[in-house]
Amino acid sequence: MVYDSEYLKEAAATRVRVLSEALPYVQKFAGRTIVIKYGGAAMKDGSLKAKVINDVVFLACVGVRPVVVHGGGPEINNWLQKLNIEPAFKDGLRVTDAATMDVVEMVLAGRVNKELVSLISRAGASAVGLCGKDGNMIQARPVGKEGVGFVGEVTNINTDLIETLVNAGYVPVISSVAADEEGQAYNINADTVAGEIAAALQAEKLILLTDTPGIMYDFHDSSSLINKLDIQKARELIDQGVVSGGMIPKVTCCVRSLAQGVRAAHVLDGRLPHSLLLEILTDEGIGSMIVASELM
Ligand SMILES: Nc1ncnc2c1ncn2[C@@H]1O[C@H](COP(=O)(O)OP(=O)(O)O)[C@@H](O)[C@H]1O
Ligand SMILES: CC(=O)N[C@@H](CCC(=O)OP(=O)(O)O)C(=O)O
Repeated sequence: MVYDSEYLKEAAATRVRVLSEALPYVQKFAGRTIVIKYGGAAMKDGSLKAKVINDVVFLACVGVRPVVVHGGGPEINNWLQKLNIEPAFKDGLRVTDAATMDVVEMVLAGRVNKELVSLISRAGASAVGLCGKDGNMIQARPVGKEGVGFVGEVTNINTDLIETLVNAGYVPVISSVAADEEGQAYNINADTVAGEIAAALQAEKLILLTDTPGIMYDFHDSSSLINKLDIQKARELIDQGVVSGGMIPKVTCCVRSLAQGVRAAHVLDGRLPHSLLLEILTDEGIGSMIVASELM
């Protein structure tokens, strides 16, 4: 009776097409590690957050090994302001004095991390929340820039804990707070941490979810989206100033991770519902993909 309608027939056919299109990708990526960086503006909207979480759980349920690295810059700003501390940035890095470091750690390793863990658990997968200090996972040192305080850079990633958790069926959810050998905490850009973790895990993909359609020639014009580029082109775009501001650490960490063996790095629009599934499990993909030059 229902199938008398041509419209419903077509709708059913589309759904079947999309579902069957996913099969080769599920087969390709099952057992492979995909590092997903989630943060910034893409994390502000509650209903979008639920969709990102659902996608992560979907991937885990079909046998992909997702590792989530998160930021939470806007949430840190909110809490600093509640405490009458004015957020300050230098060259895109948060100026992190001792009081700010305390807030960064409480917000990222506490609130934001545990909220994501709880959402993933409620959506049906088991997640474990960590920061770089857990299991000595991320070793850090000062980033070496004047006037930014306790901003760190990664000196080493120990993947033992991440691999143990993933092998046991957990989704690791990692915040970008780490410590040096003396236990001093450092605030590290979350894109940078995601790139280093993807490289250390030799991940199949690094996916950065953000608040633009991808890398664009003119970031006010979404029709100028660059679908696919190689490492050399990515470096040129930074040198030419086409990639600027917050996109610089993203493209830089993509390039660094690819140079260390990650197979593909993506910049996707986290505001687009289910962008993760669209990228990973459909023929067209979305956003911008950066690959090593020999794979272009
Ligand atoms: N070439 C470019 N293509 C796309 N976005 C760009 C480009 N150059 C600069 N940007 C800027 O980078 C921003 C993304 O960086 P950022 O705001 O730090 O993201 P997030 O908060 O998700 O980490 C975009 O919103 C855009 O304003
Ligand atoms: C050094 C530095 O700037 N650290 C970032 C860490 C969080 C982050 O990167 O969050 P988003 O991904 O949401 O921007 C910060 O304090 O905001």
